[in-house]
Amino acid sequence: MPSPKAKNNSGRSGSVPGVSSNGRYEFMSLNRSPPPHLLQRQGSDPTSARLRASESPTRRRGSGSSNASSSSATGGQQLPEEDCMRLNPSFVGIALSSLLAIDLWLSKRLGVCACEDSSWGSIRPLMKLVEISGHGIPWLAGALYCLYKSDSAAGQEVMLNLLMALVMDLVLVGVVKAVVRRRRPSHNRMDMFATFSVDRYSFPSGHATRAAMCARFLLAHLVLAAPLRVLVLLWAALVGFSRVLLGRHNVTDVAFGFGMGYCQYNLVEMLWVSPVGLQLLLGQVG
Ligand SMILES: CC(C)=CCC/C(C)=C/COP(=O)(O)O
Repeated sequence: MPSPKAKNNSGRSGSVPGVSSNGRYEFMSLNRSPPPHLLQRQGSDPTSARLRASESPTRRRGSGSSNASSSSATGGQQLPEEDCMRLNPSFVGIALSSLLAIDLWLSKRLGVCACEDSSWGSIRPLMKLVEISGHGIPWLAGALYCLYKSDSAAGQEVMLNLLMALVMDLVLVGVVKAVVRRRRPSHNRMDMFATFSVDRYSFPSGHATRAAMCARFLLAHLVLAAPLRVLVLLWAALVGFSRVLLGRHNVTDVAFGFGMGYCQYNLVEMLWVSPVGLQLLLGQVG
C-alpha cells in the first residue's frame, strides 16, 4: 500500500511501489535508478536469492536480453529478471492496493462504535442488538420453530428451504473466510457471541450475506405490505452498516457480503426443494 510518506517523487505517473527496509511500500520512478537501500534489499532478499539459486544456467543465459534491457532501465545495474518483474506491478495491482488503502482508511473512520469510549460508543449496545438480529442462531431457531409450528404444506416448504438456505450460507461464508483469511480490523473487539473458528476472519461479512439473502427470501416468499417491504430492506442495510460501525468489518467485507448473499438467493431458487422432491429424496435415502 503506498505510504503517504513515500519518497522519490511518489504519486507521479511512471512510479511504482517497492518495499523499504521498514516494511512500508515506497514509490520509485520507472525511469530512474531505484534508491540504493532498495537495490541492496533486493540483493539480500532471501526469496529472490532462492529464486536465483533455483534458476538453471541455461535459463539465466536465455534471459540475458531481458537483463540487458533491465540494466538500461536501472542505470547500469544488472537486476535478475524476477526482481525486474516485481518492480513493474500491473495497473490492476496498483488499483487494488489503492482500493484496499481507501477501504482500511474509511473503515477505521466509520468504526465509531468499536468500543464504549469511541466517538459514538453510547450507541454500541443498540448496534449489538442489530448484530444479534442478523446472527445465524436466531435465524436458524426461528426457521426451525416456524417449520414445526406450520400446519400448511406451503408454509413447511418455505421454512424448510429457508433452513437449508441458512445452512448453505454458513458453509459458503466459512469456506470463503478460510480461503481468503483476511484479519478483522485491528480496532475490532472480539466480543461476539457464538462464533465458529473461521469467524476470526472478516472477508466476507457473514451478517451481510445472511441479511441480503434473507431479505430477498422474505420479499419473495412472504406477502408483505409495502411499508414492511421497505422495513426489510432497511433492516438488511442496517445490519451491514452496523458491522462497520462496530469495527467488526471493513467496508469491502460488507459490500462483498451483500453481493454474495444476493447471489446465494439465486442458488436457493435453483436448488429449491418441493415437497414432492423431498419425498423422492427421502425415499432414495430410506
Ligand atoms: C454460530 C452460528 C450458527 C453462526 C455464527 C454467525 C456469526 C457470528 C457470523 C459472523 O458474522 P460476521 O462475519 O458478519 O462477523
